[in-house]
Amino acid sequence: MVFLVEMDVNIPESWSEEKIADYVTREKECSQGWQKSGKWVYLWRVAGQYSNVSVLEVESPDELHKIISSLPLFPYMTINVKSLCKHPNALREAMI
Ligand SMILES: O=C(O)C[C@H]1C=CC(=O)O1
Repeated sequence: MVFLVEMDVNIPESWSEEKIADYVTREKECSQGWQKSGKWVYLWRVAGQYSNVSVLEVESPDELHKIISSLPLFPYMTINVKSLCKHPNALREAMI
């Protein structure tokens, strides 16, 4: 199953620089682990925003939730998920 996931990050204004750096470091370790597993296929920054657009290929919605909720910043993100399927007019096969 392929999902498009949009994540908008909302860091609380009260956080210190040290706390932000700690979360950002752990977020990188976590998401790169999932990317290395092959399940997190694409990770793009939305230009001009503290947001990303990602494509994940997973076995189930439960697995998608497990991956997304493992991110340290999960409680501080607004997340939008869309389930994708093949477009009948697509000229190219999905590259995943
Ligand atoms: O910076 C972000 O977009 C938040 C987050 C989601 C994955 C990741 O590596 O960082």
